[in-house]
Amino acid sequence: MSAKVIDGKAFAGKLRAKIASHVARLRDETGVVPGLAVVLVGEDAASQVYVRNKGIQTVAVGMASYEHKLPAEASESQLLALIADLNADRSVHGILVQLPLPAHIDAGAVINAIDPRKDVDGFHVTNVGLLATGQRSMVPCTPLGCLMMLRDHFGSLRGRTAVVVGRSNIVGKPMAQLLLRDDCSVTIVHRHSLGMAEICRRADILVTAVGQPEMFDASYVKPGAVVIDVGINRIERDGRSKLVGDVNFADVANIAGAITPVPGGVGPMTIACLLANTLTAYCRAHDLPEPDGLAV
Ligand SMILES: NC(=O)C1=CN([C@@H]2O[C@H](COP(=O)(O)OP(=O)(O)OC[C@H]3O[C@@H](n4cnc5c(N)ncnc54)[C@H](OP(=O)(O)O)[C@@H]3O)[C@@H](O)[C@H]2O)C=CC1
Ligand SMILES: Nc1nc(=O)c2c([nH]1)NC[C@@H]1CN(c3ccc(C(=O)N[C@@H](CCC(=O)O)C(=O)O)cc3)C=[N+]21
Repeated sequence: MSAKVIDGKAFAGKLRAKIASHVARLRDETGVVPGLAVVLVGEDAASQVYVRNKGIQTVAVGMASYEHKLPAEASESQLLALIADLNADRSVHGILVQLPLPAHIDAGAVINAIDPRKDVDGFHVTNVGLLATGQRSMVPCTPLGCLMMLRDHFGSLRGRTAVVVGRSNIVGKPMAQLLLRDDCSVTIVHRHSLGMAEICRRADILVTAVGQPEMFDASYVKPGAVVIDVGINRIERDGRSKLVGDVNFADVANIAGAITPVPGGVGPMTIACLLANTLTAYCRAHDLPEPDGLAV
């Protein structure tokens, strides 16, 4: 193996420590702590684990965590009423509605009911538009975390060729917007792309966000490229349940210049960036200067 392993877990730990010190200072200055509300509808096991982790990490940086759990049968109007309450609540600076939502609820309608200033996921159409037009916005956590690791690795991203695999609203599209904003030449590929391996092999920066276990082997990777593996896939191997990314790590690590592991790469950065966004939303709500290095 020759690639540098980008330690997202350690990076996230440093980011959380920085956030915690700002939260402590701001609490002393203003008497108010940032508050993050997480809404979970239904009993999805993976979602419950994520929500619990978010709550623990929120409290660990000194913020207030508010968890709202609704039954799977909850109606859309019940959820919209809860969002309206959270929008009006001055102790809540960030609101996250855990996705996916049950099929009978229109996720788009729920997301767009969140006050865009409290939309710490950056999924509201207003934030999507602000990002696309280069204005100040809330930026989706996963792409934000990927960008922080890339900037840390490269310094400047200017002029580099980036390929993003996947075009979802939560990862692929905002990732491409951020790379474009940092002056990369950006290509997005997806299920219908022809000659995908060849396109990927042109990338200095390859971001994989498809949800296909270990799909990307060395044949997709230019020697020395930086590979950011967003995929989180639970598989059975040797009779055991295991998390793997979209990238075949052992194979790609022989050819890439640097690579993020799964677990321990993008995932921990996503949660740290959720806290960063909550602190950003708090500073904006209280008209306080935003600490460096939290937003982009
Ligand atoms: N680490 C983290 O913090 C996070 C990780 N994730 C993980 O990232 C992955 C992607 O998530 P998300 O974007 O929400 O997923 P979606 O299912 O919404 O999107 C997947 C995208 O990948 C494309 N795709 C799927 N299969 C292929 C293929 N064989 N070849 C080319 N393109 C393909 C799809 O193309 P098309 O549009 O044509 O259907 C789609 O654009 C998942 O594994 C998810 O668990 C997600 C969020 C946060
Ligand atoms: N509104 C909303 N916002 C999200 O940001 C959101 C969401 N819904 N729904 C689900 C996806 C997925 N997601 C992850 C966050 C952290 C890890 C993470 O910390 N992963 C650890 C491993 C965790 C484990 O061991 O299970 C790691 O990669 O090291 C993974 C995935 C956020 N998402």
